[in-house]
Amino acid sequence: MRKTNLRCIGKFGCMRCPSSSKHIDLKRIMVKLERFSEEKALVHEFGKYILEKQDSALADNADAVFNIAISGGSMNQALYEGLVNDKDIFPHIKWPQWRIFFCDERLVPFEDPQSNYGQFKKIVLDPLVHQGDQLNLGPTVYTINESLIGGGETANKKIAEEYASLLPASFDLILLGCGDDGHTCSLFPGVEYNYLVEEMARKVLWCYNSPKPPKDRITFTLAVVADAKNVAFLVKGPSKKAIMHDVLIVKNSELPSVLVNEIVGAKVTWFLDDTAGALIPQNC
Ligand SMILES: O=C1O[C@H](COP(=O)(O)O)[C@@H](O)[C@H](O)[C@H]1O
Repeated sequence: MRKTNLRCIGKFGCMRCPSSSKHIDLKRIMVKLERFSEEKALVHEFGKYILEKQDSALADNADAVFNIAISGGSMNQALYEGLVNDKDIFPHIKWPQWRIFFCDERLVPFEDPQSNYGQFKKIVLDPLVHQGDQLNLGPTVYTINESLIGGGETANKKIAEEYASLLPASFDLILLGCGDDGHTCSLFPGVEYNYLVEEMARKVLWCYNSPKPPKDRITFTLAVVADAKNVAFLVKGPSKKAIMHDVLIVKNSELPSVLVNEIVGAKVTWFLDDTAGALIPQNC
């Protein structure tokens, strides 16, 4: 069963943004909440949502491109189920017009199971090639410069700068996850990670002290997320129920996922399964 609601995350004031030139007035902002009791319905509706955003970006123009940024972790399987393995959705995806970027990446070689690109390739891109017993042309996928991995501080900063230089002016869609601690992209909560959430000038940063392995990553900053035309979170599983309560009910502004709601507001949709949303009242 599916249930759609607009959740008011209304706060008044301005986001704390000491290094920012952008001050965002926070009026009463609504985010959209989509809840599902069945996994199949969740991934199907998630796929449909992505398809809608593709169609409005491409507008039947064969020369247009769909700029999308994806997250790692549980996102890959949902993308496979919702886009590649869904017989209603798959034929409508115009893969060659997709330009795919990563919201964050772990600074490990692509064959390392921790690599977000490596997992996306294995779970989504490789099966896509022969899906439906035919040869499918794939999307253009923008990865970090793997040859710089292991080069230390200077190389890690260069990976972030190079990746930032590849990004489009704005994304048609950014797909986010939310960790048990409220992190999104590789923007982590806590004072020692303030350098990540407070950055609004640069688009991509080296995250050098990730509390979740591996320690070295790159991440989009909130500046990139703020400029996106649409943002969707996908969150599943009972391990997420406490953090979903903190994000959507308590609205703890120390959490990077809450900052996304505050900055992006009405363009944000949350897709939750019932276990992740177990502490969110049904009438929300
Ligand atoms: O480390 C990461 O975690 C988040 C959340 O992952 P999930 O498996 O709990 O959905 C993910 O969005 C991010 O891309 C990844 O690097």
